Amino acid sequence: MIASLEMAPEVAARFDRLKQRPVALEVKGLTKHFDTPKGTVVALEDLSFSVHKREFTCVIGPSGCGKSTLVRILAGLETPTGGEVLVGGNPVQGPGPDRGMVFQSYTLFPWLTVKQNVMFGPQMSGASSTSAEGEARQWIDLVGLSRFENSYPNQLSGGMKQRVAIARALANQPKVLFMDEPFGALDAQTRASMQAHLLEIWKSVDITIVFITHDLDEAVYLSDRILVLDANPGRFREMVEVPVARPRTPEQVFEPSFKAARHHIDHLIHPPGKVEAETPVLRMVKHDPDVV
Ligand SMILES: Nc1ncnc2c1ncn2[C@@H]1O[C@H](COP(=O)(O)OP(=O)(O)OP(=O)(O)O)[C@@H](O)[C@H]1O
Repeated sequence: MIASLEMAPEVAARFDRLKQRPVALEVKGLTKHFDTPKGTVVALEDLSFSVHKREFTCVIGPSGCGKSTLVRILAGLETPTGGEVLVGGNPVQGPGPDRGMVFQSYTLFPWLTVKQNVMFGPQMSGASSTSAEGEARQWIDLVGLSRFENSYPNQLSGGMKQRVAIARALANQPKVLFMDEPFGALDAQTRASMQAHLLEIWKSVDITIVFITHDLDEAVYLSDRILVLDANPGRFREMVEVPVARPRTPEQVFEPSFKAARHHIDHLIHPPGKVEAETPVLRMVKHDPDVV
């Protein structure tokens, strides 16, 4: 089901154009079971959706809805029990250069400089070191780290490391970039600046992005559409078209369209009346009237 939130005519027109673009990623009837000593866990059940070329899609859902399992299957790191994934019309049968990955934990090679980290992919694909270096420089420049190309990862902040991870993933020129909670370990300020920076990168590069997040505001701020999953088993709940105009700015969080999208998704993930878990009442200290 596709949710239709109220949207301005120019936003609706943008969605019409977006849907006419070719499909970059198609997920068809994806199912994943894990056999455990306690029985079979259905991590994903009959999940289908598609993402258009240069679309920015976020995936969100309650804990355990299968986000990580999904991204591992999309990356070709896990085999589905049923269904298939097509990238640019070709079935995914393992990891491949058509898909880039950025994870929450920094996956840079600590013994290589920024430039060498970014050159690594092109060199593995057969580029000479001169052309890999030239290419790496362009990507490093794009993520704003030219001054740090000879630095090592341990000399960089968390946000800078994630910029290098993005440059490294893009240097392989993938069709689709999968980002699994890439800003989850960053402080709020760095996170906000990385979100804005990612949108700038997305504007300048021909790339389709699928971004996994727990954060509602992040999902609404970044996405064209948001795939909402249910948990236990993980399955399709709704594809939400974000009614917020582009280009996005941090001030849009106060706009009615932003609030409506956020509210809608929050209700899908946390239905009213559903108690998640009882908070245990601990009485470990004596009552103090000044501590309330
Ligand atoms: N290797 C595994 N073996 C057994 N069960 C697994 C395995 N990997 C995931 N699961 C189960 O599959 C379900 C989905 O897990 P997954 O980690 O994909 O969810 P998630 O949405 O990423 O969760 P979270 O938001 O908490 O990180 C969960 O019930 C989990 O316990």
